[in-house]
Amino acid sequence: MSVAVIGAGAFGTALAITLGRQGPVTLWGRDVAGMQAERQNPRRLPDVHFPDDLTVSTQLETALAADILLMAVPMQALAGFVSSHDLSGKTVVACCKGIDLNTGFGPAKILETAQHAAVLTGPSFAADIARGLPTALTLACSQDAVARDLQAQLSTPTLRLYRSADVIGAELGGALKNVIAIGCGAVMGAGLGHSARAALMTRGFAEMQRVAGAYGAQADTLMGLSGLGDLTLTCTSDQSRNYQLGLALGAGRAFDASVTVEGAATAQALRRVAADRKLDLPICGTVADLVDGHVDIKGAMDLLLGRPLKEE
Ligand SMILES: NC(=O)C1=CN([C@@H]2O[C@H](COP(=O)(O)OP(=O)(O)OC[C@H]3O[C@@H](n4cnc5c(N)ncnc54)[C@H](O)[C@@H]3O)[C@@H](O)[C@H]2O)C=CC1
Ligand SMILES: O=C(CO)COP(=O)(O)O
Repeated sequence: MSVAVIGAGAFGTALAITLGRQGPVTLWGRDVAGMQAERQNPRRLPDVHFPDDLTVSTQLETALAADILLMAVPMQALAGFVSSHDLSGKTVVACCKGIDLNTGFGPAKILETAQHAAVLTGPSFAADIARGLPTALTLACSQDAVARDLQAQLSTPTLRLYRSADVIGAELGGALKNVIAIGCGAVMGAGLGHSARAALMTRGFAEMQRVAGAYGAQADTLMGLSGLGDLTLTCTSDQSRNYQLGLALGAGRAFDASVTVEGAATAQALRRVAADRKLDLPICGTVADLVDGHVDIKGAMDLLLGRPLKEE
């Protein structure tokens, strides 16, 4: 089965590199002439050379002819891409994390025009995957045979995939942990301490479970790689761009708006989720306000700490 990665940013490139170390893979991106010439992605993953089996293509039709497509464009670009390309007959794996702001849908729902849709999510930084450091991710697909095929095709000696049938649980874990990571970065950026971060992570995890439960996800999924695993990584590492945005907000510093920070739009999308599903999501809501500039870190903490006392 042929594999193509759509989107040549950090994550798409890293996936193509690890897959290309064990067999042919095509990497398609909008602006990849430099990558074709240099056989590396100098902007996102400098100094990691492409394996010989990795073909960088500017021909989208060629890439879309592959049997398996890994969609590694940012979440807010996914629906636009899908609406303008025919994915029927394809097995498509969403590699992006988030909730679409316009529709409130996660990646699997957006990919429902494909023959088979799956989600690849969990704790991994692109740089780690590209360098061949050990990583473990969740491959979620509702059809068991498809999940087994994808697990076998996409696992590599350093990238270990675990199967799950709980697509909604897996994708919500990946979407929501980014929002909590912005909050944790803000706490650390403002110098509020490790204890405050642990509290925010834990209470943020409770909100993740609340949202996932409302969508019918299995509780166990949130305890796995795609939930707790990715939450832990993203809330504690300054390699994370979501955490970095939080650090900047907490410290009152400017942040480069061109950086992909999925949690910012997802925090906004969660406002609608909270209203529609009548969910109490104080941390996610406060992160949305912080990102929007409606509150500063002091106002955000006052809001959270001033809430009525309750049972855990
Ligand atoms: N970077 C990482 O360590 C990881 C990223 N992810 C996820 O992967 C997704 C992509 O993130 P990154 O690759 O890191 O971002 P990135 O900012 O490095 O790259 C995004 C790429 O998508 C391209 N792109 C944007 N809109 C497009 C469109 N409409 N059509 C085609 N290409 C388009 C951009 O040109 C860019 O090359 C995100 O949802 C992120 O959460 C998941 C795990 C790890
Ligand atoms: O999803 C990631 C780690 O699993 C990457 O995190 P950032 O998008 O915050 O960099």
